[in-house]
Amino acid sequence: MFKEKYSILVCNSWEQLEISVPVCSSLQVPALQLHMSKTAMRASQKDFESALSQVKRLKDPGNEVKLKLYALYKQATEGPCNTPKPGVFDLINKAKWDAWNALGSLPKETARQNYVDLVSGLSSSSDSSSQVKPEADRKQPGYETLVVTSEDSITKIMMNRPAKKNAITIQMYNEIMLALKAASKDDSAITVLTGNGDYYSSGNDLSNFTDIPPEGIEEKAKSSAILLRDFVDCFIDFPKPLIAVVNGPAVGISVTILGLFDTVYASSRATFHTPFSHLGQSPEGCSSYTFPKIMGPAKAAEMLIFGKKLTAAEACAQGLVTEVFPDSTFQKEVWTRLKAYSKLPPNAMRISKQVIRNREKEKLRAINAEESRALQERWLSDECTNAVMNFLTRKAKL
Ligand SMILES: CCCCC/C=C/CC(=O)SCCNC(=O)CCNC(=O)[C@H](O)C(C)(C)COP(=O)(O)OP(=O)(O)OC[C@H]1O[C@@H](n2cnc3c(N)ncnc32)[C@H](O)[C@@H]1OP(=O)(O)O
Repeated sequence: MFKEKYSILVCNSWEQLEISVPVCSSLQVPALQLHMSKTAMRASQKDFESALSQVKRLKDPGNEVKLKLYALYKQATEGPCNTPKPGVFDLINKAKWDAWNALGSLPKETARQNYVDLVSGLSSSSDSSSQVKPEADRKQPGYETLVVTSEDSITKIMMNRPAKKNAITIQMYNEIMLALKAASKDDSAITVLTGNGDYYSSGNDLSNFTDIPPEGIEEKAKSSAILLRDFVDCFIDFPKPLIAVVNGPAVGISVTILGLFDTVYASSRATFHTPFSHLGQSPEGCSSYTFPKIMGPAKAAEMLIFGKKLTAAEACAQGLVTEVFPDSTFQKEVWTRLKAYSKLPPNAMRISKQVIRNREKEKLRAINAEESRALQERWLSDECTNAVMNFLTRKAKL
């Protein structure tokens, strides 16, 4: 709905039409080139009055459309612009004056009809947008391991292998990179990564190591290190606010990359576990740098070297998690919060993120490359091979 002030003013004093975001003095209101058919010329006073009351029931159409409506209303009721031009610092009144003045000598009847047409167009688009489609229909095509949706200015990337605890396969690494690249260019304000089912993610799918190409194990380790580096770089470079909605336990790489997110919300059921030594491996996701920075070297060592599992409350106390919500209200509370944040000016949020993060980017890329090289060697070690075989033959779990 229009803001209260706006809907009242629609009927009464259009002089005071409120525009809720700053309007630049150079705002150009495009010349109105509304279609005028023979029928269009027949808008009666009754049609006009009905459009005036209809406008109050519409969703806020944005400042540009409000200005068009304002200008047409003034032209239809008073004729061509007849008031002195407001001063250059009177931004809102100047934008309104410009919009009205841009209509020149458009006849009152035509302005009235154009107003009716504009409101009718807005009503039909608002009717269709108010029908909420089920998530299955809103889901973006082209992903097999993810469900990607965009609405309310939020792109949600949901890992979708609940039966495998959202373990990340080679295909899922590639799809997450694709989804992040698309989200960086779409018109959403914020991007969310979450998991479907009881886990956020159990980390790298350990069967990724079983698919050895004819070139041999060294080649497998090399291509995996490249994939890992590219995957983590996508998080380092992501330009918009990136939020993790950690719906359940998180393991391995799904934990380490949290240090590259802007905000991490966790369910009280979530745990954070990086059992690298147990697996004969070493830290990735830039955690060798971000974790000591976030929680101090002693606490980071307990996690990254000794594999200490943190509860959500502990991870929050150490600064890895922004806020913990009770599991029973987790989804409701988090999405209400995120919907409110997504309405903030997107460019300001993007620039703020860049100001916070940009100076570290080169360093993070170098750290990522170094961690990936170390892992490339680790994957060829007996310690790692044995640990993976033990899991795959079900001799060991975390
Ligand atoms: C390109 C390469 C990049 C590499 C980057 C490196 C990253 C490092 C890491 O991420 S290290 C972390 C690796 N992850 C693990 O070690 C977790 C292994 N999984 C477990 O220990 C357990 O499955 C569990 C504790 C996560 C959950 O135990 P639970 O008993 O609740 O459930 P199940 O074990 O029965 O799991 C259900 C099915 O899911 C399969 N599965 C779960 N996690 C993984 C995984 N990481 N890799 C492969 N498969 C996984 C599990 O095997 C079950 O499958 P099944 O039903 O077919 O038996």
